[in-house]
Amino acid sequence: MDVLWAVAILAILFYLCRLLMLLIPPVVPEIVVDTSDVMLGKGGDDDSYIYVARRRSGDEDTVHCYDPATMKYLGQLPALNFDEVSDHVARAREAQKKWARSSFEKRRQLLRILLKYTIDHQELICEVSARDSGKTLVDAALGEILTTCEKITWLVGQGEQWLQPEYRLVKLFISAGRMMLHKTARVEYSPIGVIGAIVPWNYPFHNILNPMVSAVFAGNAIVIKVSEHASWSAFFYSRIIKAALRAAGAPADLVHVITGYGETGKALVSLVDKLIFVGSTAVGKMVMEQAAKTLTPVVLELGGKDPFIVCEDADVAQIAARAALQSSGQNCAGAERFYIHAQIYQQFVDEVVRIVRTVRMGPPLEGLFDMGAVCIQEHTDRLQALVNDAVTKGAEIAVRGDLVLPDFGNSVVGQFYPPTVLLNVNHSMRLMQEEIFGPIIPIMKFHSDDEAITLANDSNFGLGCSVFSANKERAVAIASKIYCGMAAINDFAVTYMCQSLPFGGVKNSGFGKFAGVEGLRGCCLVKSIAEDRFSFFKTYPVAENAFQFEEALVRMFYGLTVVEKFQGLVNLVKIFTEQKDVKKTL
Ligand SMILES: NC(=O)c1ccc[n+]([C@@H]2O[C@H](COP(=O)([O-])OP(=O)(O)OC[C@H]3O[C@@H](n4cnc5c(N)ncnc54)[C@H](O)[C@@H]3O)[C@@H](O)[C@H]2O)c1
Repeated sequence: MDVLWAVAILAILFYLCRLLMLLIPPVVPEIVVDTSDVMLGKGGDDDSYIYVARRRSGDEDTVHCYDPATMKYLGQLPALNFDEVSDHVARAREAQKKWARSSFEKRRQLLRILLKYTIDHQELICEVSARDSGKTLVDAALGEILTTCEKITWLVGQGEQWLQPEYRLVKLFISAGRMMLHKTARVEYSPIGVIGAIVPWNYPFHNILNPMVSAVFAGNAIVIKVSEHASWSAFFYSRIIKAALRAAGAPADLVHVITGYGETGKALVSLVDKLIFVGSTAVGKMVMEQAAKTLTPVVLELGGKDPFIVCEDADVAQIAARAALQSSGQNCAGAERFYIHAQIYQQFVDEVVRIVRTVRMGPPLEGLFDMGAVCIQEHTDRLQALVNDAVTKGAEIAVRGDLVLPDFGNSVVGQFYPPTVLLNVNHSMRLMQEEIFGPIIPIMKFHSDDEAITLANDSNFGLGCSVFSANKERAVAIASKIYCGMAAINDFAVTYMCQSLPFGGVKNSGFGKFAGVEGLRGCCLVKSIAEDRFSFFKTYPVAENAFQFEEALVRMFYGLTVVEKFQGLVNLVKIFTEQKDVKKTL
């Protein structure tokens, strides 16, 4: 009895100590990152308002960067060729060998350092993102900071748990299957090696940190090819990562951020052990073609055309406007098709039009604006072409927002697109079929839930959807019939803030998952292990009744009726009793 008491007291003390340890916060070192070239007012070579083509003939190995909201030149970075990419991957490969042996605590510490820097330098990170992508500080705060902090916090808190070996259980018992009762079955998650990521420009900070933190937490190295449209900020963000690696005592070559055009990305595909591609459907297909040559596994996170369905018992015009206008509509999971129940259609339209009229648009760092620029200048022509096509086919422009521009002279051309609400739209129009990726709100009426579901599914894309109803069960029922990867009930795109959830789509939106438990495990070599609990079978020499033994086993384990199973058991017992030397049976 005394011994039992002692064990119980020790166990309580042990758990109290663990609890205390949790209450004492870990010491997270502060890092210093050079910001001299990214502070406001500091451009690159040339601080004037000029347009410089990113890729100039005769200058193929340079990426030129400018602020899309002001056309101010920011600087230039190298466009790497195949040999240079190989060199980065080779160095990452060496670093990964050491990192694969690192403890989870060390990996957590690296992430905490990055988190601390992000929290303490939110404004700087957002300003740099705004200058490179044209988005407002609030849009940057939502898409760059909140998402990154949530992801890192989830990994620090729960990442290790999801990378532990997982025993396959049937009602609490480890089960390897009926015939394998003498074995245990488990899945192990170990590092893959070097992960490659090719990312777009729409969230310059988050697009780098997002694949990076999962990859390194799972014990990999990573080489990230950033977009030619967001290279200037990437150069600064990579300095943060380098400083964090140093402070955490991680290998300096564990993370590489590389710059260039499509050729640089193409080189990366064939050199890494797994590739995460985030970008357009068209380029996704090229990446898959390239990956097929080396059988490199790929995750394709591509474009979206998310439906936003509002039933007659919901009032969500504000959320609708945010869903379409966040980052000037340059969101893969932005709402692109609005289906509104006929009973509230007019009221919804009036309210959205009223909100859009209040939206102030202009260069994010030159004043207080609700909406910033469109990142790629030529993209505004495409947006206008989509609107023209719709108008030609009978659509009506309900409102176009105003552009408030300080006097930048003639150099400011076409990098802003006004928020535009379109009515009388239908699915023959390009803007209801192609990804818009801009601040356009096309609104259609529906009369029944079935009609809303049919309209939502009439698309080549399948990333996410939002469904609104005061009756939650009804909203869930509608969402469950939409063929897509994610559904937000009575909200917009919130699945991304639940970082335990996977992110990814179907159809032209791609395949594979990158966030959540599935995304983290996706950064791993997933290995199935079957191991003996005990072993008594001997294979050779084959016993006389080996076949009868197997036959009885099959009948006992797989027989469809109890009688058949019992028959198998009886046969088995007979074999055991008739021949003592069972070990020789197989
Ligand atoms: N599903 C998601 O998670 C997600 C997230 C953000 C953006 N996106 C999508 O990204 C698109 C916008 O971004 P974008 O314009 O930068 O996309 P993009 O496809 O033009 O470019 C993406 C990246 O691919 C690189 N690239 C271009 N050609 C290549 C090739 N042949 N081989 C390898 N890499 C190549 C680019 O340099 C860039 O880094 C939209 O379609 C949007 O929906 C998807």
